[in-house]
Amino acid sequence: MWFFVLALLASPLLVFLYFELKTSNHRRRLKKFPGPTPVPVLGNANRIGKTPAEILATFFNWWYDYGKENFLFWIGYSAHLVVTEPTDLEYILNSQELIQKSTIYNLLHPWLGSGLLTSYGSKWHKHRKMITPSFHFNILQDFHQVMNENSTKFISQLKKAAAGSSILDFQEHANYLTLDVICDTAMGVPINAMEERDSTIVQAFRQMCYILNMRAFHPFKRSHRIYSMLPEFADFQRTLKTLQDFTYDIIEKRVIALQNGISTTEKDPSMPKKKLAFLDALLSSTVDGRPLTRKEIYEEVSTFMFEGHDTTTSGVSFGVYLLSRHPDIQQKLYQEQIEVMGNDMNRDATFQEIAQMKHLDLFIKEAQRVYPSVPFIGRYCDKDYTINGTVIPKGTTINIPLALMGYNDRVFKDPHHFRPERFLDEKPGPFECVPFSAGPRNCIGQKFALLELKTVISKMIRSFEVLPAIEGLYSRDGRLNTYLGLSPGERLKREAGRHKYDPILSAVLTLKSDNGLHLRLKERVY
Ligand code: HEM
Repeated sequence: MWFFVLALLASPLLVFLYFELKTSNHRRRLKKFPGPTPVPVLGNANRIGKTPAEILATFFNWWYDYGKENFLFWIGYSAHLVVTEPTDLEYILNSQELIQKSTIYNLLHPWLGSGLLTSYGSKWHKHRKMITPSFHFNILQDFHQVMNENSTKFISQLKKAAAGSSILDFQEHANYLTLDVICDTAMGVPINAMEERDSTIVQAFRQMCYILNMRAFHPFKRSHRIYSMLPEFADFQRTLKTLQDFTYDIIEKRVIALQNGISTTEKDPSMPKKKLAFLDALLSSTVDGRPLTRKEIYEEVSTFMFEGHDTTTSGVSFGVYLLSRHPDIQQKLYQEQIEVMGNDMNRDATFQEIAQMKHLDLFIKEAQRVYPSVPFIGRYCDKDYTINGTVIPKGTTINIPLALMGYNDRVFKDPHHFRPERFLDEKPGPFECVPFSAGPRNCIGQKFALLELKTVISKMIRSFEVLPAIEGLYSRDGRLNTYLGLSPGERLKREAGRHKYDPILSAVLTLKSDNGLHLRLKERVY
C-alpha cells in the first residue's frame, strides 16, 4: 500500500527529472546562443506574452537585448533558435535537406493536409516540380485579367463605402477582394465574396483563417488534443466540412466535365472556366507516372486558397495604409501612373505596363520590409545539422523572424524610415530581407502575389487620394509609427503618443493589425 502511495507521489517528480535529464544535453549543445534563462517545466513560455501582439513585441525585445544576433528560447522542453544572421539563413534556406516545417504548421493539416506548404521529403520534391509550371508567365497573364476585373469591382465598392469622407477599416475590405481573386484563379469559380459577404462559403474561408491565426500562439488551443475538447471545436469542424465539401465538389464537377470532353463554361456558368490553370494543371498532371489522387488535388488547391488569400490581404492592406501615412511617396507613385498610363487613368493596366511601374515595385519591396505579410517561418531539425561550424541538434526548432529582419540597422540604415529608394542605394543581400523566403522552399506564388499587389495598388492610386483616418496623422518625418525594434526607452516614449488609429501589429501566421487599418479615400476626378 505504502509503496503505491509513494510511487504516486513520486511520479510527477520522476517525469520532471526525466525531462530535465533529457533536455540537459540539448541545452549544453546550444549553450553558445544567448537568450532568456528558462525556468523548469515552462522554459520561457511564462515570459513570451499572451496575445499575438505581445508575442511579437517580446521577439523584438529579446532580439534587441541579444545584440540583434541569433538567440535561443525554450517553450517547455522544446528549444527554439531564432536565426537572423544572413550567412546562417543562406545555409538554412538553401538546404535541400532541412526542409521539414516546424510544428506550428501542424495546425494547417486538418484543412490543407500535406500540400506544398506543409509537406516535406520526396512528396514535397515531386509536387514542387509538378506545380512550378502552373506559375508560368503565360498563365500569369491570364490571371491578370481576373485581378483586373476584381480590382475594378473593388474600386466601385470602395467609392460607395468611402463617400462623405468616411473612415474605413481597409484591412476588412481587402479580405473579400483577395478571396475573390484566389477562388477564381485556383478553382475557376467566382464566389463573389465582395458582393455576398455573408454567404456560407465566404464566411467559412474567413472563419478558418481566423481560427488558424488565433490558435497559432495560443498556449492551449494549439494542441489538437486540448482544442478538440473545447466547445468551439464543433464550430471548427463545421467550418472545415463546409470548405472540404465545397472544394471536393468543384474538383468532382471538373473531373466529370473533362471526362465528357465538354467545354464547361458555356454549359454551366458555375463551372470552372477555360482559363483556369491551377486546378486544370493539377488534373492533367502526373506524379511517378500516375495521375494525382482526389485527396492530393484537394490538398494543393486548398493550399493555394490559404496561402494565396491571407497573405495578399495583408500585403494589399498594409501597402494602402502606408500610402495614407506617406503623402509624398503617394504623389511620386501617382506621377508614375500618369507617365505609364497616359491620358486614360481609368482603364486596366496591361501586364507590360505593370512591369514598367518601377517606383511601385520599390514601394512594395519597402512595404514588405516593414510589414512582411508572413512574419515568421520555421523549420524543424529532423537530425543534427552543422550550420557554419555550429551543430544544431536534432529536435531544435528554427524560427526565421521575417518581421524582425527588416529592422536590422546593420543592413538597413535608419530602418524606421519608410524609404522605397533604399532598395536602389542600399542593395540588401539575397538573405538579408526575404519576405517571400528564399531557396528551394521559397514562395512559389511570388510572381502571382506581386502582380496582384501591383494591379490593386496601381488602381487604388489612380482612383483615390488615400488619406489618413484623420488629418494630423501624416508621417511628418517619413518615419513609421511602428515602434517595435527601437531601444526600450525610445519605444516607451513614442508609444506614449500612440494614436488609436496607429496599427497594433499582431504576428500570427500572417501579419495583421489588431485594431484594423483605418484610412479615408478621396475620389480622383478626371
Ligand atoms: C504577399 C503575398 C505573399 C507572401 C509575402 C508570401 C510569402 C511566402 C513565404 C515567406 C513562404 C515560405 C513559407 C515557409 O517556408 O514556411 C511562402 C510559401 C508558399 N507560398 Fe507564398 N506568399 C505570398 C503569396 C502567395 C500566393 C498568392 C500563393 C499562391 C497563389 C502562394 C503560395 C505559396 C505556396 C504554395 C508556398 C509553399 C511553397 C513550398 O513550400 O514549396 N503564396 N510564401
